[in-house]
Amino acid sequence: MGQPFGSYQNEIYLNGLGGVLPRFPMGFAELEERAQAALPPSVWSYVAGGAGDERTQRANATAFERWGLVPRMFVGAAERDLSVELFGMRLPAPVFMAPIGVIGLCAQDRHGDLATARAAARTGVPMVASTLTVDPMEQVAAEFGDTPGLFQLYTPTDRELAASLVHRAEKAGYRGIVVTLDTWITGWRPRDLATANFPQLRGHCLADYTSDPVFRARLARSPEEDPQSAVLLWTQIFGNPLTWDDLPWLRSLTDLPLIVKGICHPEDVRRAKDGGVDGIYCSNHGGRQANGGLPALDALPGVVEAADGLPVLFDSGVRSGADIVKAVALGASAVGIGRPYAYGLALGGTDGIVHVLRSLLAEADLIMAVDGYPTLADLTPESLRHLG
Ligand SMILES: Cc1cc2nc3c(=O)[nH]c(=O)nc-3n(C[C@H](O)[C@H](O)[C@H](O)COP(=O)(O)O)c2cc1C
Ligand SMILES: O=C(O)C(=O)c1ccccc1
Repeated sequence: MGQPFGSYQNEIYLNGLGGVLPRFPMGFAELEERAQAALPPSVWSYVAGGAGDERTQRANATAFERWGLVPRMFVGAAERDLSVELFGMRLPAPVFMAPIGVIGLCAQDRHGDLATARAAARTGVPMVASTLTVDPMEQVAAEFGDTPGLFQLYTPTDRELAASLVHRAEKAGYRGIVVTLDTWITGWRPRDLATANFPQLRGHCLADYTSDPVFRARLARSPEEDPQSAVLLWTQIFGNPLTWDDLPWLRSLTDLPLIVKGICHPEDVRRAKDGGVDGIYCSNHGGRQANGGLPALDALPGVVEAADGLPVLFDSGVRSGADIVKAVALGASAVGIGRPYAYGLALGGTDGIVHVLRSLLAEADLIMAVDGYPTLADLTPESLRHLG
């Protein structure tokens, strides 16, 4: 049996009875409110904001409200097993931390990537490390402990640089490469535009580039001597509008599991599968990229069906343990937490993230207990009713 995640509830009650009330919020609304107060306004609007009037971002979360889990009784679900085998990794639960670029800046000491990696080490919940970090990927991976991690690639236009990033990730011990397809150009984000802070923020998160031998070789003077030229080069090579013709090349870069992020259409699933990917990552980037889109959850069943047994990762709008359970019931092999862990980081560094993850897992575990679904295999679309 897996870990009894629900026991976090007892721990909190016991501490509370001893007079030690929890330092961190117990639900998402308060977490969000307190993170806003804790973060510098420019970082807050970058993390919390999304594309357009943020309708798609909100719809991602409300889509979960339209599904209800049907309880089953006399199941005796006293012991639950949430563990899952994924890309050769044994995970304690079908949950991971989604890649969050610039997350370093959510920590007071700016080393939020390292704090996140330490939370992965403490919880067993894997981190998908973004290409856009304050600390280079090797230093992030060194904090993972026994927990496996994945590397998220923003594919630069410079193919040699792309290969170098992937090979560094292999050497550093990452267990898979997640290629993000939906952000070769950034979406229309009114909050970032209104403050014009975005170019400055991302300028602090280029450690994977400035530490890269191929990137450095492209510069006349080192990034330490001439940081502005490094940022300029980065803006020139960051975004690659990939096409299906590039998939064989991406596939050829690594023998590690290759997972494509941002896939919402069943036909894209089939083509990616034909192109030899190992996993599909259904996501609309938390509504940060294109407004007016389908809530990611509504795309999930079609993606799962087309994936036809290939693992499907999912994120966008997950705010509670109930949301995790519902996404798994709709076929997600593992569920990505995004903004909630960034807010935990803002409030309490590694401890804050550990709290957020343990709370989400405890709620998911307790729902499976109360509703009589003791294992992940028990959760199927038949466990849910759509509320119209
Ligand atoms: C501040 C921020 C930065 C992000 N940076 C990246 C990134 O570098 N790479 C990536 O693939 N996705 C990135 N994402 C998208 C997340 O991986 C994930 O898809 C999204 O956060 C899920 O939505 P949610 O946070 O509303 O649950 C970012 C999201 C946020 C909030
Ligand atoms: O903000 C984001 O979601 C993101 O992925 C990104 C992309 C380019 C630069 C900085 C962040």
